[in-house]
Amino acid sequence: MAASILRPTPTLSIPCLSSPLPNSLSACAPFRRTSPSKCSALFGQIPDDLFQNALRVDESNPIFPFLQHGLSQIDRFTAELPENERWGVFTAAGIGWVYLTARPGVLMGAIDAYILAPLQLGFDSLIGRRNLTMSDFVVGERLGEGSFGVVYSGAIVPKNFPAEERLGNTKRRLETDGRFKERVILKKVKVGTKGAEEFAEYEEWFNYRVSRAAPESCAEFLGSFVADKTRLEFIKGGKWLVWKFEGDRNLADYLKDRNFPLNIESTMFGRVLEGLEPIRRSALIIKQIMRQIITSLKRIHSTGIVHRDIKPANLVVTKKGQIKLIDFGAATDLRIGKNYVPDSGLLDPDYCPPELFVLPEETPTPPAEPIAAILSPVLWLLNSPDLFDMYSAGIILMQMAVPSLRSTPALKNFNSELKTAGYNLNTWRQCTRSRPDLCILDLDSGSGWDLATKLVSERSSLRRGRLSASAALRHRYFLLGGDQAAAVLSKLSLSR
Ligand SMILES: Nc1ncnc2c1ncn2[C@@H]1O[C@H](COP(=O)(O)OP(=O)(O)OP(=O)(O)O)[C@@H](O)[C@H]1O
Repeated sequence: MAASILRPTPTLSIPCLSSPLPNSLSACAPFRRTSPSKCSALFGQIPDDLFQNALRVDESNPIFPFLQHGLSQIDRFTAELPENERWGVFTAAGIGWVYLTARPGVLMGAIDAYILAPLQLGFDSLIGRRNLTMSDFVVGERLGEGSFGVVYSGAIVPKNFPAEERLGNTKRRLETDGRFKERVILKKVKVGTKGAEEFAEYEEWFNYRVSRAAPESCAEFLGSFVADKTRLEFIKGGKWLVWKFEGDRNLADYLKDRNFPLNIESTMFGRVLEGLEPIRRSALIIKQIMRQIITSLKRIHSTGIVHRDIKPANLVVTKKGQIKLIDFGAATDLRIGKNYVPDSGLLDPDYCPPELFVLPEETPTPPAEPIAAILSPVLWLLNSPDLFDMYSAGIILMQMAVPSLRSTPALKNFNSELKTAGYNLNTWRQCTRSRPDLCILDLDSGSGWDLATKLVSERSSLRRGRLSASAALRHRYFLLGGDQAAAVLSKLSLSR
């Protein structure tokens, strides 16, 4: 239960009661640092994993010294007690520790809410991230429109840019204008649309939250601003959310192309995979995409977040072949019950699991946040809400691997056949009239097919019956890691 959070490390063990703590417990490695953030012109250099590192439980985690200190304190205070009472104290402390660190992580949630979030706020304010204004950006092409917002491409205005040119112009082709180096994505929250402001509040909150919990898995959030005058796309008082521009295309754009998955091969691996038949190449590309999607889901699920809108259009592909999650407006944080309303789902029917809701409909409205947090491990254990996203991941696997399922009408037909087949892919395979080409999934003794059947399935009466992200990554489909080798090789050749 606690395995995904409290990973055993070589040094993290309850010490022998009569002996002092192992010396190795005092060896705490410093934070690991990765490459700095790209949007440095406006915000300076920020390590991508600043907050992520603080949420791991190993020697590099800030919790580790607390654990070490706690153990030594218990050891000291119980030194006078008889041996069996000391065992009692250590067992109680152990059970408490397991509970507090079990998914979704009560202890780390408290650290995140009471230490990391205020730290992030202070840090962002210091570097000007929380003081954005509309004149910091130019607005370019309109990219899309959802129920609550309109999405534009845009750019950070360079210093010394003429004042009269500062505000947006939708006809501007920013990507071809050499003056704009730092491209962004701007979401204009609809003014006057019921629920839009609340939706934007949640989206902003979740973006800050995932930027601490899983920064490498999500588009980098730059902040928000409220327009102070009405001009072009801006409406006075209207709220805007801003992200770093992560890539030109999302997975849905790639899927629309007849040449998928070979059209994404050089983005994923930096080159064409030579010496392999096309079907093997396709299988490796799809496996690498699935590995990235499921790894990101594992990261967000381990901190209590369920995305609830996993679909190809919400997976942006970066130039370096990273798949980033976007659109957290429908996400829910089941550590504290944020954005969870019983009976209410915000769903794309094409990717939504048959249970429709992330928790059973009879689950009551969450209590106050600290109480919800304390109860969250029980809620998680009983309901496995993370399996909601795993179904959507399974549908994406089917769409990528089976060419005839890539169009929207074909996907709708597949979903209706699947419903008739009781959400059992094996039954669907026997009775479908669409004659799908399943050869990619059938490679390597059908490991892809086996994974798909364990993701696209109905839940059992115990709300299990589908693989979690951690279990999926241990599935034999991912164990034969040719895609990993190709990805590593491509990174090596790019860094040369
Ligand atoms: N950070 C980003 N980098 C690059 N492209 C992005 C980014 N964020 C969003 N996009 C592009 O904009 C599109 C719309 O974004 P998003 O899904 O957040 O908007 P939305 O209004 O919620 O749309 P919908 O409700 O239709 O999902 C995405 O499909 C993606 O192509």
